[in-house]
Amino acid sequence: MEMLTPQRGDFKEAFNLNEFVAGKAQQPLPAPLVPHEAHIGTFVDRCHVLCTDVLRLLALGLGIDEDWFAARHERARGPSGSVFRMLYYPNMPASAHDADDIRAGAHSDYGSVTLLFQRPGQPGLEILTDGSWSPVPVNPGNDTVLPILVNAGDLLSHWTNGLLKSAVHRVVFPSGSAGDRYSLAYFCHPLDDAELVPVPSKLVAGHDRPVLTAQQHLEARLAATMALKGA
Ligand SMILES: O=C(O)CCC(=O)C(=O)O
Ligand SMILES: [Fe+2]
Repeated sequence: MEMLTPQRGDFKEAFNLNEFVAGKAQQPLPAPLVPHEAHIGTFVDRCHVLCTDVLRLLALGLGIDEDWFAARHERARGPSGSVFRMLYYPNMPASAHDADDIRAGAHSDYGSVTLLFQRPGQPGLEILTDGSWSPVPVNPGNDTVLPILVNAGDLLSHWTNGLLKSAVHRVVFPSGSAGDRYSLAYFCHPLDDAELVPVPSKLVAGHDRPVLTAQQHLEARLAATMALKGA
């Protein structure tokens, strides 16, 4: 969806689930997911709680009320653009793709924070730092419980006037035989009608960006991507 390499498609399949209401998906589910609806709903709920915990920590770091961001993400108070995505990148032998081909083109996510879940033995995610790409280790601590990657998104960057930077990332074919890759992403967004007013922190100086609602911000990002794709 956020593909920024429009000349080539990404070698991936993705299934997006919009917000659940009272534990129920608000869209038809593919048959294999139907028996797991309640389980997925619980998982998404937990992802959202974790994101609001992260947002509380960020608020503390910025010296503002702990709930300043979290209150604007309270799902009980209305709809939001939060999305849970399941990704599948099919196995491809190195001979079947060009050096330029990519599993997911370089992009940043649109929302406030994203949680990313990878599986052991399925590398490929890379993050752009100071102009160069670095692999994100799948299991850096060799733990039985895998780490969850937390990325700041474009909305949080806009909201903090660029203080928090949205992470530019991509998924490449690992060298040699790629194998299948499965990942999960939870894109957390504020309530649609949350106004992205200046964050009242001394660290967020001179917020001069237009005050959009979260929904307007998302629509602007989607429109920008569509324009790029159509280019
Ligand atoms: O598969 C991954 O690890 C990354 C997916 C991703 O960045 C996205 O869907 O926005
Ligand atoms: Fe992403």
